[in-house]
Amino acid sequence: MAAGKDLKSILTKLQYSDDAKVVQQITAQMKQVQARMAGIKQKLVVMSGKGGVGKSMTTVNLALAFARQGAKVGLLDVDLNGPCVPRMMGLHGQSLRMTPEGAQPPVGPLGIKVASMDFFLDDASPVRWKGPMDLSPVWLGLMEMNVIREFLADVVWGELDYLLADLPPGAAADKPPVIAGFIPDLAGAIVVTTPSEVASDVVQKSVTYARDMGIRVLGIVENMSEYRCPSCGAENELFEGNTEAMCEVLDLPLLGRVPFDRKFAKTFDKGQPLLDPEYPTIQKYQDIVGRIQALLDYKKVLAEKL
Ligand SMILES: Nc1ncnc2c1ncn2[C@@H]1O[C@H](COP(=O)(O)OP(=O)(O)OP(=O)(O)O)[C@@H](O)[C@H]1O
Repeated sequence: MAAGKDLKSILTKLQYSDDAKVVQQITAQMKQVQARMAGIKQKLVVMSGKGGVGKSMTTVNLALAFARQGAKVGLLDVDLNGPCVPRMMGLHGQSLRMTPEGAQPPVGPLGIKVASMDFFLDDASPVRWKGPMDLSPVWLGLMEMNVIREFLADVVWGELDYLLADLPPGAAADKPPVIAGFIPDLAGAIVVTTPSEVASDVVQKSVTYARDMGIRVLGIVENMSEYRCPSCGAENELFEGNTEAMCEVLDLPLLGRVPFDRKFAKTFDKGQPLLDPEYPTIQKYQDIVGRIQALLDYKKVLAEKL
């Protein structure tokens, strides 16, 4: 992919002619991804069961919270059909810089490096399969996985304390964990949900799939817990749903609760990320990051003792 930066040039490189070639190609891609990510201390993925629960909003704000603590941070947006991290970070329209060493990500607020599938998509048109429709799901799945691996194999991150990856929503609950599996030495996964989603079993399925794949789920972030009134700052309940009970069943910590905050939607959706460290909703993300760090440190201490 280093030679070209458009989706078509990635696709023409992919071969499906025989099994041996496919395995060879995947092994080479995975080795390359490992080399590219060797300078990253902690790699985290952010997943959700359904779409639209605020997974990207959470990923972006966790990245900003880590960076606010002085960490070197990278943000990876791995969604072919709805990449929105660049827009939220005020980087829409920017691109990876192609160099002989690989693709260099642009730098956003607080020095965060951002790599997104959005940088390969020309306009708002979705990625479509133009062959027989009955083959569409199979081919799209195959193509998506391969494009993502190829993309990961080319981005130059350099030295980072944290990389946060925003995974596509789990239309099939196994998709995010499979993509998470492309990232070597993953420190853990954070699952985002809303109280209204808790009633469905989509979140539980995603957690189970992730665990089956050996991914350590660090905890749950409940988004849109309450509604924060923009004029008086009062917080009121928005949906019914018991995230705490679900966390207990899944034996996971509730990392934090974030209110629905209109100021957040207005600023981030317009590409003007809110950065005020004193702002109450931003402080909620700082607390969540503190809990994630404690969990990661605990894991390190345990590993050192064993
Ligand atoms: N806490 C919040 N307060 C206000 N608006 C929010 C909050 N969280 C998310 N939103 C808004 O909800 C919409 C969906 O959020 P987001 O894109 O983060 O969801 P998502 O789970 O990543 O969706 P998908 O997986 O489908 O890409 C956006 O317009 C976003 O600004």
